[in-house]
Amino acid sequence: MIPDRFEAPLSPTEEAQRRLMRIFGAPLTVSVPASVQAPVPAAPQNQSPLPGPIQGSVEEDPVALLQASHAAAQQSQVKTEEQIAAEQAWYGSEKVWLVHKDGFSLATVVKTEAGSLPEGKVKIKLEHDGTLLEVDEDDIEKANPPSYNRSEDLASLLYLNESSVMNCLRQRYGGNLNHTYAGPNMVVINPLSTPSMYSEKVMHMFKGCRREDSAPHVYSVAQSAYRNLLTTRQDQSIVLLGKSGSGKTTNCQHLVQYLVSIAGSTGKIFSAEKWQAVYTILEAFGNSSTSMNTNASRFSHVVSLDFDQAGQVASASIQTMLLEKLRVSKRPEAESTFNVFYYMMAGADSSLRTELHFNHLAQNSAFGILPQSKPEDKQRASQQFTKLQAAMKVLGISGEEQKALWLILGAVYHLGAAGATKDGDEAGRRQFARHEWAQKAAYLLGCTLEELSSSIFKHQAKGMQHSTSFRGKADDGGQGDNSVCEDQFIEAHLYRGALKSSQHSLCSLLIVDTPGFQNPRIAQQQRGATFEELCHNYTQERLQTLFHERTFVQEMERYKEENIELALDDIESSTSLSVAAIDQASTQALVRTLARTDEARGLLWLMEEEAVQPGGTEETMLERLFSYYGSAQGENKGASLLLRGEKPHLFLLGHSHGTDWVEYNAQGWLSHAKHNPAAQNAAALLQDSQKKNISGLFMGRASGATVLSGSIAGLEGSSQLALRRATSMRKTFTTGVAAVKKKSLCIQVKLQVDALIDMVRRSRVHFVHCLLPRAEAVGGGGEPRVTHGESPDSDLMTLDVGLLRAQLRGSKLLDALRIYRQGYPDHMVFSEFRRRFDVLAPHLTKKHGRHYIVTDEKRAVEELLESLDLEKSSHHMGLSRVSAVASHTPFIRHKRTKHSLTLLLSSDLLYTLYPL
Ligand SMILES: Nc1ncnc2c1ncn2[C@@H]1O[C@H](COP(=O)(O)OP(=O)(O)OP(=O)(O)O)[C@@H](O)[C@H]1O
Repeated sequence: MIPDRFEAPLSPTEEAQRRLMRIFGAPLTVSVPASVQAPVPAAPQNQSPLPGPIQGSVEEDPVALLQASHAAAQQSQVKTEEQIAAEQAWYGSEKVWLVHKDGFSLATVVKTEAGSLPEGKVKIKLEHDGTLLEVDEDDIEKANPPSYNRSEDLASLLYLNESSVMNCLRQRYGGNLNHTYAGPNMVVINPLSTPSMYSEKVMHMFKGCRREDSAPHVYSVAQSAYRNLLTTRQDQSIVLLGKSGSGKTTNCQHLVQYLVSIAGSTGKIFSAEKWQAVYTILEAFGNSSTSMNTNASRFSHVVSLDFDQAGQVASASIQTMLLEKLRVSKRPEAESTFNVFYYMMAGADSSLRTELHFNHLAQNSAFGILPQSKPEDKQRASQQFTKLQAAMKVLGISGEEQKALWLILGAVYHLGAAGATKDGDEAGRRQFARHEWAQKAAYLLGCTLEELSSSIFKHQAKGMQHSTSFRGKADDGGQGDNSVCEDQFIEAHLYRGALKSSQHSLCSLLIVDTPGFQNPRIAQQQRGATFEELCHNYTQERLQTLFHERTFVQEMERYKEENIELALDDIESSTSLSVAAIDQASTQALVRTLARTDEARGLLWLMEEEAVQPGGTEETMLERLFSYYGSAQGENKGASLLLRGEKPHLFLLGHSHGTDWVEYNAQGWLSHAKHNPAAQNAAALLQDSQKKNISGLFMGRASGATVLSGSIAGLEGSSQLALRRATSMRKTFTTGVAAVKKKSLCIQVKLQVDALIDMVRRSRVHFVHCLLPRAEAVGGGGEPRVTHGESPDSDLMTLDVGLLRAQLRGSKLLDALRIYRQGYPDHMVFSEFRRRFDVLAPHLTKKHGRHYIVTDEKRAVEELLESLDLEKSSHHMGLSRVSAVASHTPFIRHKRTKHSLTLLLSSDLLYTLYPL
């Protein structure tokens, strides 16, 4: 369902907006209630006061800040009589949030005589200026008492609604508390500041702690996953979700650092220095500056840590996939190529500069790779180059290997300067536009100009025939050729040997970080999104679907199995339609023909089909896509998430359940489905290089297939068991990747994401929802591009309420919280429950004898619970397991005593006495 209150800047363009109105009959933009006279209450400045001051500031002492906040949260559960009286008064006065275009404002419901207002209307008085308004009932949401303003867990809010959740997040964010629990999930708002919340001292605060006892922090997610791994011996995954620039990679690094530092490693082979080195290299080769994030990841990666019996890290690997290779030669205007090029151009010393022919740099480049102009940027890039070289040294990459990399990167630079002619010769073959630069490239690569020229422009793979029937004649204008170098770098055995040990491993913990949602319009760019951006959005959305599946679908199924009834009818159960529009396969995949049929299939398949159809163009491809998934003109086909753009090659896709409409420009997309022999030729050319350091690096790599992923740190331990164990977790992934090699580039995207999801699905998944506070390019300072719904002089840190709202809706976090609160998230099978807790009822053991055989586990658990005198309403006896009512903590309450008996089902602790 497209929400009825939807806000700029994420709504579709005006034209699309009009079409949506035709389809859905209602505007998507929130109109300020007619009764609200200008000036609109721009920001909730006069909200409920901030809770009592928190001791400690994040700069001075993050530990003190976290402890104080946690203590305050705990204390707020134990209320004095005065506080209780104040809260009663609050409830009596009916405080509400008025939801409006610019945010939400606190108000009080004014009591009116029955029938004095039109139906569906309610009278309210705005808190900050006393204005009286008549507004729609649907535009108000109940507000929580001030003691809930900085609740550590959104699940504990008395009234769970969007405004209250946003208020809580804002209040915490304003107090430098950017982490908040959302039931079993974690929400992190990017603080856009120096990460002082992360240090060894803070790590130690979380070490060994149970989640229930610790303040929300990304370290507590790591700790809880680690604890789960140790107690259940089940593989765990931590998946980071969010928009580009929301902080996924930063959090991913903190997670790894925490785990490695807290768990330790077998033989102390993993040091913080090594991890830092790995990330320095990944960042150099895989990140670049985009309109959303000045240091955005342009590849997905999965960190896998394998733990041994003692709970130490025995081996580790990083698997990369979907590297945006095309960025080397082609990318949106105002975005940059991969960082490493700038580092090298600024940081190479004079002898390397001479060797790379960098003493005189070109003014033009077909690839747009030009040196930075600002001295401060150059200086920073130069420092980064030094850091990169040091990181390579830490990971055992020899000087010669490093040199090989600089030579290839240098050659890519010169190829950009060489460019290609627009028109071909008599044989239709194109050639270099400026031979002198091509000559330099050939020299650096250790081959002749002729060899280089023919491997790029001759459309026949060197030494191999390509006969796949789905592929047409390649024509990428010689652009994709050089991108293979990047791929090879990322794939190269850069880090091999750096992090391995020979110990046995028991369970694995995966951390998944992929590029965040991209939407040029959020960054106020007037361009359609690219195919690469579509791939990143698709990957994010698949991970979001996994969250949906884990949170809703599986839980609902479990409740059904256990005969538990829940009143959750209003929770949407549909998975994302925008995913289907991208990847839905034909049911006849095995006997596929390329004929155009009526059977619906997603964009990735259509690209492949239209690329080889006579007369196939991006427009014919989109026509077919609309015929399968679009709404017919004027006809309400329901919640279509696909719309036509203003031009034939433009289309809009409503990602994240229609909360993030992205306009894509499909021009040139069919070339992605076409085979590019130059990519394979490049690998062969490098392998045959006259320069030993280059050929050595690529030996055995010219396999003839362009693979989008590579294990850059195949760092498993060498023992059989370790290998078997570590491999089992990644088996699906490897199988997926093997299948990938046989498919076209478009299908590879889907298969790789399938493999990733399958791998994660086998584990217990922990989700971290990263939120972007403002729509500005993060990481580089500058003025916010959009300030929406927040006044800059507010005492809280500025936060774009509209953007936050859209992210919350897209994530479905509120629905997840509802199911969590109403449901029974903590559960245990009867036999396990009895095994753990029968120590609490020794008289039963005595009665039945120590070794008695239980024939009816359910009855035995019932007897145990009865003998403990526990409140029936706090737990549910299912068909195979006992579940604790969620509320806030998974405990089962004791009936009569002044204490609640806490049977923490998810913890390894047997029981705790908890004061009421
Ligand atoms: N927890 C944090 N503390 C301090 N600064 C942060 C934090 N998280 C993110 N940042 C800042 O925001 C910038 C963007 O974060 P990051 O690159 O991790 O986002 P991302 O979600 O991985 O983006 P993308 O999807 O584009 O790769 C970082 O360079 C850093 O400056």
